[in-house]
Amino acid sequence: MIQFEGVSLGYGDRVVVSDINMEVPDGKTMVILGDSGSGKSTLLKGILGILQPFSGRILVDGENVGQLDEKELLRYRQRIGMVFQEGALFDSLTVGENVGFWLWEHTDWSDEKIEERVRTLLRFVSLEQVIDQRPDALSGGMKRRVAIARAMAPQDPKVMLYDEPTTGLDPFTSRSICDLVRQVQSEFNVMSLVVTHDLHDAFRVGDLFSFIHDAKVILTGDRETIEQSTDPFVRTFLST
Ligand SMILES: Nc1ncnc2c1ncn2[C@@H]1O[C@H](COP(=O)(O)OP(=O)(O)OP(=O)(O)O)[C@@H](O)[C@H]1O
Repeated sequence: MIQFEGVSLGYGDRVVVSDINMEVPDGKTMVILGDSGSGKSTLLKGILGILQPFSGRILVDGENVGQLDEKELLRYRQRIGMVFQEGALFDSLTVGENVGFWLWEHTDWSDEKIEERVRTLLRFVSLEQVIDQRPDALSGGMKRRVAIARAMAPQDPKVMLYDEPTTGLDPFTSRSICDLVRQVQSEFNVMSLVVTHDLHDAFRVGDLFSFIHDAKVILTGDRETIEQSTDPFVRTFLST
């Protein structure tokens, strides 16, 4: 389970989100919705341990992320797959090198073993055939698939974090990426957090939904809870 207990996060002395309380149960996907700049990506940085909470605790499987030292963080992050906005692939590396990058940097695995892992992951995202291509030869949807494969490279993930996985994609491709997010969830029984602006995609991937507004979580619940909410911000969001 991922638990936020009274968490405040921000940069320097600026608080971006405060007193956040929410839980993502095992094997479930939580979608974070809110205005641009409301602090959705900041929550992901808290889970990754990139940002230390000003107050409160973030627990992942009972482990307090804010208390991990450098070495423990490295171990912890191997179980967290992060898919950055736009995929954030290295353009100078091939697809295979992108997916295997972490393994080359952090393990003493042989090239053969790394290639086998890379091929397994690319097969999972249906892209083994582009292993030797460079990212600039790929479509937007293919880049997101590669980014998802790369995020799973260190080991089968326990947690997946997706920052705007479908932004800039056409509806058909967005749908296929949402289906892949679901496939990762069911194959590995991961807990996932998905940040998105797109309500359509949110309902396609999510089991639970959290709305962030004015630095707070104003509503968390399943689809029915969200659709029945009378909160003015949620109503406006649903009607746009
Ligand atoms: N590294 C940083 N240093 C200082 N301020 C930051 C940093 N990253 C983000 N911020 C600020 O924190 C606030 C929240 O940013 P964040 O990226 O979490 O929002 P978001 O809800 O994910 O936005 P978007 O939907 O536009 O991606 C913004 O005002 C942003 O300018």
